[in-house]
Amino acid sequence: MLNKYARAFFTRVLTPFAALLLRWGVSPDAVTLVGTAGSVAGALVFFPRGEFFWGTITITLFIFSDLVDGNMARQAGTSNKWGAFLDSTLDRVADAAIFGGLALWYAGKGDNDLLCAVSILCLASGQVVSYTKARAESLGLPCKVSGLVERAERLVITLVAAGVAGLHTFGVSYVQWLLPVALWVVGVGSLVTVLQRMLTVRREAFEAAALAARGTDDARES
Ligand SMILES: CCCCCCCC/C=C\CCCCCCCC(=O)OC[C@H](COP(=O)(O)OP(=O)(O)OC[C@H]1O[C@@H](n2ccc(N)nc2=O)[C@H](O)[C@@H]1O)OC(=O)CCCCCCC/C=C\CCCCCCCC
Ligand SMILES: O=P([O-])([O-])O[C@@H]1[C@@H](O)[C@H](O)[C@@H](O)[C@H](O)[C@@H]1O
Ligand SMILES: [Mg+2]
Ligand SMILES: [Mg+2]
Repeated sequence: MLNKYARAFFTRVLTPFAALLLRWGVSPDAVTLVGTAGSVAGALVFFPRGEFFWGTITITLFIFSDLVDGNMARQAGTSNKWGAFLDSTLDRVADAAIFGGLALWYAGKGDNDLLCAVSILCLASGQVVSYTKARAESLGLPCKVSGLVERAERLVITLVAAGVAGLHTFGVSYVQWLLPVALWVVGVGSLVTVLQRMLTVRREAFEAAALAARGTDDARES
C-alpha cells in the first residue's frame, strides 16, 4: 500500500537530493552500500542496548537511501539487473539487522522470551515474504499480489513504534507498549502476506500449466 501511494511523493521530494549526489559523482551502488551499512550499524549498536530512540533515528536517516539509490539510477539512466540484485539483497541484510537487534534486546536485558520469539518471527517471515516474490519471478510467474504487509509497512510500523517507545528513556510514560504491539502486527501480518502470495503463485502456476497444456493440444490437432 505504502509502496503504491507514498512512492510518488517520496520520488518528488528526493529527486533534487538524488540529482545533487549524482552531480557530486556519487554512484547509486555507493548509496546502496552506505545506506545498508548505516542501517545495520544503527540497529546492532543501539537496539540490543534498548536505545530505541537513537537506534530509530540512525536507521531512519540511512534507510531512506533505499529510495534514493533507485531514483539516482533512473535519473542517470543506469538502472540495471546488478543494481536491482544489489538493492534487494542488501535490503534483506538491513531487515535482518533491525529485527535481529530487537531480538537481541529481548534475549538479553529486555528479558522477554516471548517478544524475542516474536522479533525472530518478524525477521524470518519478512525474509520469506520477499523470497516468495523473488522465487516466483525466477520461475517466470508474476506473483501479482503485494499482500497485506510489504517491506515499507514492516519498516514504518516497526520504526515508528520503536522511535516512540524509545521516548520512555526521556521520561515519557505509557509508550513502551507500542513496540510489542507493532512486533505482533508485523509478525502476524507478514505470515498472512506469505499465505496471500503463496495462494496467488499457486493459481498462477496452475493457470500457466493449463495454458501450456492447451498449447500442446492445439499443436497436436493442427
Ligand atoms: C511521532 C512519530 C512520527 C513519525 C513520523 C514518521 C513519518 C514517516 C512516515 C512515512 C514514511 C513512509 C516511507 C514510505 C516508503 C515509501 C514506499 C516505498 O517506495 O517503499 C519501497 C522503497 C524502496 O524500494 P526499492 O529499493 O525497491 O526501490 P528503488 O526506488 O530503489 O528502485 C529499485 C530499482 O532501482 C535500480 N537500482 C537500485 C539501486 C542501485 N544501486 N542500482 C540500481 O540500478 C534497480 O533497477 C532496482 O530494481 O523503500 C523502502 O522500502 C524503504 C522504506 C523506508 C521506510 C522509512 C521508515 C521510516 C519511518 C519512520 C521513522 C519514524 C521515526 C520516528 C521517530 C519517533 C520519534 C518521536
Ligand atoms: O516483497 P517485499 O519484501 O515486501 O518488498 C520487496 C523489497 O523488500 C525488495 O527489496 C524489493 O526489491 C522488491 O521490489 C519489493 O518491494
Ligand atoms: Mg532502493
Ligand atoms: Mg530496496
